[in-house]
Amino acid sequence: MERIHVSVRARPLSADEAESSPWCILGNSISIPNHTTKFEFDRIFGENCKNNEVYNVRVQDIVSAAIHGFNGTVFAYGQTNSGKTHTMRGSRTEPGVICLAVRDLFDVIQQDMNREFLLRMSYMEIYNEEINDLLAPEHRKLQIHESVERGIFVAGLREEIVISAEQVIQLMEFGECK
Ligand SMILES: Nc1ncnc2c1ncn2[C@@H]1O[C@H](COP(=O)(O)OP(=O)(O)OP(=O)(O)O)[C@@H](O)[C@H]1O
Repeated sequence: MERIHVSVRARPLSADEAESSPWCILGNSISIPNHTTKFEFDRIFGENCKNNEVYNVRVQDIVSAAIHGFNGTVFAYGQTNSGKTHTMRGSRTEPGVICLAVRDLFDVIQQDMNREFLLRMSYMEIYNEEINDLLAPEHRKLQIHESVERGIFVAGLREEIVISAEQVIQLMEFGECK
């Protein structure tokens, strides 16, 4: 199985965008009609798809693997206004993949009677090439280091021990208010 998957998520277009966009989605490829330009992806989620579907199809396996000891990363990349926050953070009416992942994570580990888990959470931003700790607003301009024991890490980043999905979501809200 490939280690890196690249998915595209199309969001609903405004009337202006729909008029000017030349792109056409067919299956898992995007192309310009009557043109040779064509890009293929592992998966394309159409504009009617919900965060739940993105989570179930693309993210759940990564969370599940993490519980079994594999490192995993999910990140959203795209131009401004393309739907990164909608997908990752979501809203009260439609939680994003981070909330869905956190809930799933706690559900799964609570059912596992044979192991103990210790979960720690960090939350940081990279803004104007500076790393700021969103859980400890006084920790600004942090540095990236590398060591044999820890691999690549951000020195001085706060790590909170977390015991419930609600606690993680509250900490995220705290970080976003700063
Ligand atoms: N799949 C979707 N379905 C419905 N509305 C969406 C979808 N994706 C994004 N939107 C809406 O489009 C707008 C832009 O989305 P969003 O704020 O998530 O973009 P962004 O990539 O995070 O932008 P920025 O980089 O500027 O922060 C928002 O109003 C959002 O609610």
